[in-house]
Amino acid sequence: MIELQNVAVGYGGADLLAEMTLKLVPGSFHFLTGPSGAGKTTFLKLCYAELLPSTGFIGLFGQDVRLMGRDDIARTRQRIGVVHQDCQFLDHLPVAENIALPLTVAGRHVDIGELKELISWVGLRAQSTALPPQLSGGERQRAALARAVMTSPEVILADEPTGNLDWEMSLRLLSLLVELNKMGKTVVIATHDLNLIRQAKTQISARVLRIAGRRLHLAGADL
Ligand SMILES: Nc1ncnc2c1ncn2[C@@H]1O[C@H](COP(=O)(O)OP(=O)(O)OP(=O)(O)O)[C@@H](O)[C@H]1O
Repeated sequence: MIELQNVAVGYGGADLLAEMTLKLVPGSFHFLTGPSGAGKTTFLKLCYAELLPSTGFIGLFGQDVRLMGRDDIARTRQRIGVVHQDCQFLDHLPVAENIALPLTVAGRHVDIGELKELISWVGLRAQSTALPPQLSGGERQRAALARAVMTSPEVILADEPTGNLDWEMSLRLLSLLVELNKMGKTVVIATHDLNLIRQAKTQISARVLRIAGRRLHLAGADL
């Protein structure tokens, strides 16, 4: 569903990442790790066509990203849910409306029953009418996850979803992502947190990718 062949990318000057080859198959679970500034967010941006490679091939659901027009990219993004590192919300809209936003901006119908179910699933029923600034860090991350899965995407890309959370809240978020994977979704989590990876590996079979020296490596056995 997401395929990279010999991909390189950079921001203007030299390549930040190079020679990256990877196939994300349906239902797989990957962690993406590596030092701060290594390029994890950049890698995820390639996976949802926010950035184009300087060289190499990226296929999203069988389409070459270079040949995709704006509409193709918009359609493809409905199939990929992204939980951004700094999850931004529209602060004047209640949490429930923020979560529904990916559908409303796409002009799609919002099934209120499904929205409520999703809000309960992430444990935010009591906060659904609150405004985003009233949420705690953990609640924001769960709202961001709910928003990312609002379009029923096949792939979830989560960038440091547990970044500022305590261990208990990190585990809660991880269990939601594991649950999504068990439902058949493909999941990629960028994280520094090796304990989180170890914990996940007791529950599911996950591959660990590491960015080091501008390259993507398969880690795992040593974790
Ligand atoms: N839009 C941009 N323009 C120029 N340089 C950028 C841009 N975005 C990121 N960079 C640089 O690219 C490098 C990789 O950034 P990226 O955010 O992908 O790393 P990361 O591994 O996700 O880091 P962290 O773990 O700290 O979030 C950094 O040196 C960053 O400063």
